Amino acid sequence: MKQTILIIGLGLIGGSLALGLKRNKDVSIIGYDADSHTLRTAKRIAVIDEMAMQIKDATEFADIIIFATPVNETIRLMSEMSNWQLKDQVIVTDTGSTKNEIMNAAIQLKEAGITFVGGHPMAGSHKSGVEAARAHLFENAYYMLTPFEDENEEKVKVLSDLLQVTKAKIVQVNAKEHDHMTAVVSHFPHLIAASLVHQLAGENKAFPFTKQLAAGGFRDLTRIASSNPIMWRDITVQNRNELSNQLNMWTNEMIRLQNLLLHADAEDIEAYFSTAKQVRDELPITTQGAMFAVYDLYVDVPDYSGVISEVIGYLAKDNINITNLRIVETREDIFGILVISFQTMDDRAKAVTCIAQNTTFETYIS
Ligand SMILES: NC(=O)C1=CN([C@@H]2O[C@H](COP(=O)(O)OP(=O)(O)OC[C@H]3O[C@@H](n4cnc5c(N)ncnc54)[C@H](O)[C@@H]3O)[C@@H](O)[C@H]2O)C=CC1
Ligand SMILES: O=C(O)C(=O)Cc1ccc(O)cc1
Repeated sequence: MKQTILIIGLGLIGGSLALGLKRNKDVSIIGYDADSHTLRTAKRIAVIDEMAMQIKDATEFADIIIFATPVNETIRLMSEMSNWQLKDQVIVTDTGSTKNEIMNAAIQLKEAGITFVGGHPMAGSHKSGVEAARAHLFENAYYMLTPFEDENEEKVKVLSDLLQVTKAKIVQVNAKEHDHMTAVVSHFPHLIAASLVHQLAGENKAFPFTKQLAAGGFRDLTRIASSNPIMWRDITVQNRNELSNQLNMWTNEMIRLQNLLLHADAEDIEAYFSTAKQVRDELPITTQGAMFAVYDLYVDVPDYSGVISEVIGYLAKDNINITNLRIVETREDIFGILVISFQTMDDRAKAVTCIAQNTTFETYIS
């Protein structure tokens, strides 16, 4: 039987889920977004099957409702659900980056007999908006579900079965533990990225040339600082306590580093970097999900006209798809570094071979 899914919030994640879920021909997607331009775009580019002009127009038809809105907005909308007309068997879920406060808000829904299973796909990007949505965004990425401990397993299974088509790895975790772990690997790094950019902005006032020097390393470390500030405002507010704990640990680590810097000998400093390198090198291979910037290839191109189309031409001839292209200027007197993004690691490896066969340009992966 055809399932009707209502997705509320049609940005990067809501749009990508819509596209991913549509691989299953037995689902029909109704979309709603508070921004009417986004809503119309989602329909025009066939991210959704139908538009709801208001949420209340669609809730009575939905077997599954997915909130893909910034997390504070999700909580606000959840508090309005008692006024919505819902199917008896409806399953409600979300995609928010935080889970504890959302599951606390879901207690009210549970008391009203509405099934809510928290969700969080660990894939995304610094990009936002429906135009950035991709059907394959969640492939091989962890997709965490945070059902209440006593939740009806059948309902959780219905939701996991539905999500299987996205090819995500679905796992169940406790909401509080979720917020602790994501603080470590996602939310706190975001604060560090933003703070590094602030530090550069400050330094740049006295030394305006500094910004020009911000090359690969700085860009890699701070890419996520380009994400949607509203989304990160909400995440930070909801995960304040875990973030504050992470900040205390970071401050202690910085004090340890300062001691090392001022008092340690060169060998101990090397050991500090060696240990970090070992742990970093042993991280599991990045999943395809968070891939927009992962499969970047840097090409050191000389300064002559037509060089970019030349490189792209070689790739096209070998049928290697590219998803993005940009120039990073590292020095004023050279043309710069061409950064080409690929959808898969395999495409990038093929591009390395292709460029080596056709040019003398150096390529490297950050
Ligand atoms: N961007 C990422 O990489 C990831 C984000 N998430 C979570 O997914 C959720 C959505 O994030 P994105 O899609 O990246 O954000 P986005 O900014 O691309 O999209 C959010 C959409 O929600 C809409 N919206 C805001 N308030 C609304 C309301 N009251 N009713 C209907 N629509 C409303 C906005 O107009 C926008 O189109 C957030 O909770 C975020 O924490 C989860 C995993 C990854
Ligand atoms: O851009 C990146 O690398 C990300 O890490 C994206 C991301 C942002 C928020 C999440 O809750 C999960 C993933």
